[in-house]
Amino acid sequence: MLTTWIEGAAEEQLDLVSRLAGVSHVAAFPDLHPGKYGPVGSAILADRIYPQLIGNDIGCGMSLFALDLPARKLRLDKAAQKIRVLEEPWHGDPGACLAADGLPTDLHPVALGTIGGGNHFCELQELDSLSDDCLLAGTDIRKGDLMLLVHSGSRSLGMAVFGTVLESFSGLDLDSTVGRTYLAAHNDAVRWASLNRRLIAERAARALRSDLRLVADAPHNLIEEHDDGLLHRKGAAKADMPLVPLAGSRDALSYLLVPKANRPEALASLAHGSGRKYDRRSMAGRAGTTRSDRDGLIRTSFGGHVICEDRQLLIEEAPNAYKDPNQVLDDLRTSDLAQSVATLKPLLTFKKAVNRELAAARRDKHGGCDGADPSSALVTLSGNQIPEFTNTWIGTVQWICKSPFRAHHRRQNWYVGVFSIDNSDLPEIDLETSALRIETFRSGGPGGQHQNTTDSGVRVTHLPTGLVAVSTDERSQHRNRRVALDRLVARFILKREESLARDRSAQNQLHRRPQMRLAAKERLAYDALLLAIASAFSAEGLHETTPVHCFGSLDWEHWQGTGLADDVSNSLYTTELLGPDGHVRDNEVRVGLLVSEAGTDYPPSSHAAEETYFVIAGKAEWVLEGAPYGQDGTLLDFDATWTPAYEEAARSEAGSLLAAGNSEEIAEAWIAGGADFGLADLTTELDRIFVSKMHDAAPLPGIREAVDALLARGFRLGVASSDSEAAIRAFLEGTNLAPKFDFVTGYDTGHGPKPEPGMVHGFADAIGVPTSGIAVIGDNTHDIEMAHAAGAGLTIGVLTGTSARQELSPHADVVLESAADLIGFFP
Ligand SMILES: Nc1nc2c(ncn2[C@@H]2O[C@H](COP(=O)(O)O)[C@@H](O)[C@H]2O)c(=O)[nH]1
Ligand SMILES: [Mn+2]
Repeated sequence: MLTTWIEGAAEEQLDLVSRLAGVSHVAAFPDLHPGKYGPVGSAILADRIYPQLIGNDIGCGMSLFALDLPARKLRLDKAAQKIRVLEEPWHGDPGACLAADGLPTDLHPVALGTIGGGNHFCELQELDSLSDDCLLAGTDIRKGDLMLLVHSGSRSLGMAVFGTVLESFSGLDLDSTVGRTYLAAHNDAVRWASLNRRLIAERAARALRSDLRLVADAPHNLIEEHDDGLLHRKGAAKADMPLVPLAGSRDALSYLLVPKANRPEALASLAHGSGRKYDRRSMAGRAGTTRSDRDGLIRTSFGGHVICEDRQLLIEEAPNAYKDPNQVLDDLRTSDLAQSVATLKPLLTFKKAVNRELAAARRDKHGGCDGADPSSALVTLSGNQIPEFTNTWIGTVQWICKSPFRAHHRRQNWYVGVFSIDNSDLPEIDLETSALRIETFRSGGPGGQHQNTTDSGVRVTHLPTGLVAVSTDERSQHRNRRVALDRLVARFILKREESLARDRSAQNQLHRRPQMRLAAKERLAYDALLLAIASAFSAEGLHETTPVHCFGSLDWEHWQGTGLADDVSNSLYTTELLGPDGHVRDNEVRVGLLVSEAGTDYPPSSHAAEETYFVIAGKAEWVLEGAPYGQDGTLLDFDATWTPAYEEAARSEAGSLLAAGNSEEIAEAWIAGGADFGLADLTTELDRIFVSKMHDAAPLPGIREAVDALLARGFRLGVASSDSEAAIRAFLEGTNLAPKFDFVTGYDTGHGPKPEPGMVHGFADAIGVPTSGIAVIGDNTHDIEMAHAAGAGLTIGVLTGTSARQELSPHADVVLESAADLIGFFP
């Protein structure tokens, strides 16, 4: 007996379908709901083809992939930006992908790799629980793994195929030309849709810098030829496979099911989702009716994010449009159709591509790229003097250029990590064993005369890891096999080296080409000076200026195009602070910084004083009317000028890294900005400085009283901070507050960084309460996001840090002036 509510109109549709000519059997699942031509959530066996029962989204399905990135390492806010790569068209090689999947190389390449609209989505999920490890043996998935669930179909290809048989309401004979033609095109669309889901997942995984493995691929809109007839599945998952995903909604758990094969009347099918409770049109008054409700459409109760610029779609696809997936699952279980082996928690749901220009503008703003640029490349060198050559490149190379991938980006400095791999140190891969699946497919070699005439393309899959390499470069299958195997080895090496490189980054030396030998302190000083100049010009009203905070991101470039010899221009670095091309816009003057390497000789030149130079750091020799004289950097008193400028910069939006970042993140940013340190050294040094300052730090007024009052009311207290644990303890001990706190966690304690939920979970575990019993008090959105991600019961923003009320109030339940006001808040 089903407990899930089924709409009467769906039952009527089911009844009508069961009475169609040639229909011998129908099965319906608890996600059943009315569709355009027939009920969604049903499987129908007939002796002829009914294209309407499938509709235009032929091959739509759910594919689940495991990422090799644990959830605890995920920065949700960063991932949310990265996954927006799916807003863009895919720039891969459709011909090679289609050919590798045995499809014609020109089969609808245009929409490949994209999700489409409706309720199609790509969702980043966390494997929340696993109920039966034995049933998952071989999948190598574990609790805490990140997964991608992709729901998409054959896009406009399916529409075109359906368009050819739109009027065939009485069914098509399988032996007729039109029937055979439709079924062949339909089968291609089903394979195309499955490939498309894989490409979408690969794009998302690549943006997140992870590899991925397919766990389950279950189409739910398709026709299959079976011995006893043509099996039509409409919104019913193909279940004659080991694992089938059951989608919930963006604000509910999804499940991974193991189908049971003992109910033949289920027609080897299963529910594929929770099914609609309300149709799209009737959602208008049911979601997004108030402002806070609308804001809530892009957040989930799991602390997840929804990325979808289409407000209408957000409402039509609101979680309350769907039935309760848990109830659907219960019905499947009690009907002995399937068993759930894993629950999947939604973290990030990406829906529907948006306006391309908007997407491009946002991508440039966030410095993102479209995913088409290679993240790594393996170059094989042969010949003499290889060590001499490689030694000049190994390290971090600064590349000064306009990026071809970020056409609108002002930045001219890009960094590439270069390391060498010794050929004699290849990973152990046994290329001769059954660990490899080698498939051939039709493909022409270069030149194209032999296009599609021989099975010359080769696809090699390394079964234990799922790594794949393809070659269609050569005309001969034999040579393509060699190339594909070489590429497979290269993929192994890259995978291994990428993870080694992460470990190595601690010791990484920074080489740059050309080298910019500015100490970190000076570089920061220049950036702070920019802010000072910007505010001075604005305050004086000298010019119409538009200050832009750009802490740590000045674009330094060589002074080129001025007729200077290369060696001179290569030892000069300039950045325009104020001017037509500056960070602060002004059309009348240019103010910039010029740094010259020690010993640079600038050729004699003279002109009227439309340019004036002041030496602000270091020492310069000038020639005035033939007589040399020295000038020190005495124009500005370094400490008096820059220390207040640093302070102001640190308090401004530009200083949010200092306020919310941990020592490692600050060190990373400074190294990227030119600090000549190893990551580990700079992090240790910053920790040392911060701890030393903490001994003398004083609590805010009223904090001691608030702490005592909260303790008296039975609260237990903890500190979760992006400082190091040692710095927090130094502060608590220095202020005699230490005995009052049951728990202390810093960025280095092992609970992960903010806004990940680990710190709140750690506190909840330490004091033995659920996270819903925890109130998080924080001074920036990272704190509040962490609280949401952990499912904390209450979030309280305070204004004593770097964030203003308008930044905190959209996220926090309450905003107080200071934590001292907690006394009044918890009377
Ligand atoms: N995990 C998510 N599941 C979702 C989301 N939106 C819808 N759904 C589920 O997917 C199926 C798809 O149904 P179909 O008939 O269009 O194939 C639906 O029944 C819902 O249960 C989401 O954002 N995340
Ligand atoms: Mn679907």
